[in-house]
Amino acid sequence: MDHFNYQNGELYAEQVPVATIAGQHGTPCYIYSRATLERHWQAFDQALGDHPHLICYAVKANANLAVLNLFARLGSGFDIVSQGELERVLAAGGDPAKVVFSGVGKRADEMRRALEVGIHCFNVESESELRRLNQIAAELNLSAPVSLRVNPDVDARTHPYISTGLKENKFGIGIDEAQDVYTRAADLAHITIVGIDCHIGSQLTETEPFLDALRRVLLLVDQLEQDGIPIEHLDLGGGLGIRYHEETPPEPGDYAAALRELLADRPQTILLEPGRAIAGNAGILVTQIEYLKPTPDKNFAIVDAAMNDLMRPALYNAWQEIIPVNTEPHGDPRYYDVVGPVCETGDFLGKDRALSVAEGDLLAVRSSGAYGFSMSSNYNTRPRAAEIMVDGDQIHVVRERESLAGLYAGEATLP
Ligand SMILES: Cc1ncc(COP(=O)(O)O)c(C=O)c1O
Ligand SMILES: N[C@@H](CCCC[NH3+])C(=O)O
Repeated sequence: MDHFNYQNGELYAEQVPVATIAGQHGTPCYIYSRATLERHWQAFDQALGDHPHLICYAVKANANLAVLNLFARLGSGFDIVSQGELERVLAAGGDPAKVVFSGVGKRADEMRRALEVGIHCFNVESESELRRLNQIAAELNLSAPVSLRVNPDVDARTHPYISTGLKENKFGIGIDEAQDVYTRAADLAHITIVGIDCHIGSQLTETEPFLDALRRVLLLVDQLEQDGIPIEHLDLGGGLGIRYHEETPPEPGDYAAALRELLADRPQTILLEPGRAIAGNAGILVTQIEYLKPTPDKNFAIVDAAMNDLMRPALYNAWQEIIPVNTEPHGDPRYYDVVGPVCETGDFLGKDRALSVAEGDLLAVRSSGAYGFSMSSNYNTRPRAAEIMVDGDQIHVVRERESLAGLYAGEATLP
């Protein structure tokens, strides 16, 4: 469920016609719904009910300050993977004490900053990282709160590029080695073990892989308890999928109920790191058709958004629904490849889409609120699109379209 719906054949974002926003702010642009974002965050929060928990929204999915600020106001935690994301959380009014820091390649300066602001936990992904963190915490005369991210070797049954919990993936510490690494971590003077962490992949559409991973994690928690290493929190990562096409992922409530059944009456606080399931269906990408190009083999609808704006189709061959902003038929219905102006054959937003459209029409790519703008680039020296947040009948520009001059600011020619 989202807040992008048709009224009398016109697509609306909450109470505002999408065409009005495109007219005022140009295309391509991202449009987010405040009500959808908040409702999805609350669905996770309520799903865990009275079990002690913290929802740590995965900043990478959509890192716009206005989005982060909405969640900060709801009391959210945040999952970050870089100092850049940490600075965004702080700038948006997020509480550093509710931040978990994931990622396989944390730099020394990133660790230092995170220690200084007092984050909740480092999700440590290797023994080298653990030793570096201990060293930096020693220099600051602090103790670093740590979870080890364990790799449970579970098949998430998702796209191979976004599967993270198989032993051949770069993520985490193999679950069979984790007990020994925890024992060595417990001996480090500037490390405080607080939890255990596991994230097996993204866009999961079944509950079973999450449960498989959790069963393995709970066995380890019991072993650690016996070794005298108590675990205060279980971070079960993110990864719950959304419906892009015909997928039928579990609702947050059903997913959380299944987790809670396995957890029974364990006392640990539960952390979740959802990204896509909160932001994905809270956003659309709006684009205008520049040209229709029929050829003997294919019909192309050439639009003003491209793979630099929305990378998922090019990167994962991902399918996202493309709908007209105005449903009144324009032109003969035909099958179109919806493509952008970038000089790559992989630059498409959708293939073989039945559309009845004319040049100048607006299209919306649904489910673009997560991994849309956040993965966009300036390839082909294209400015990144504006981001707009709709709140009821209000339109807020939460990031302006980049200026062309800004695209080469900071570059220099040789003297
Ligand atoms: C460590 C970690 N946490 C959370 C997420 C968020 O995942 P999703 O957007 O699938 O919920 C990711 C991305 O897959 C991740 O790598
Ligand atoms: N960027 C990916 C998901 C990556 C998840 C981050 N670990 C996507 O669009 O589906």
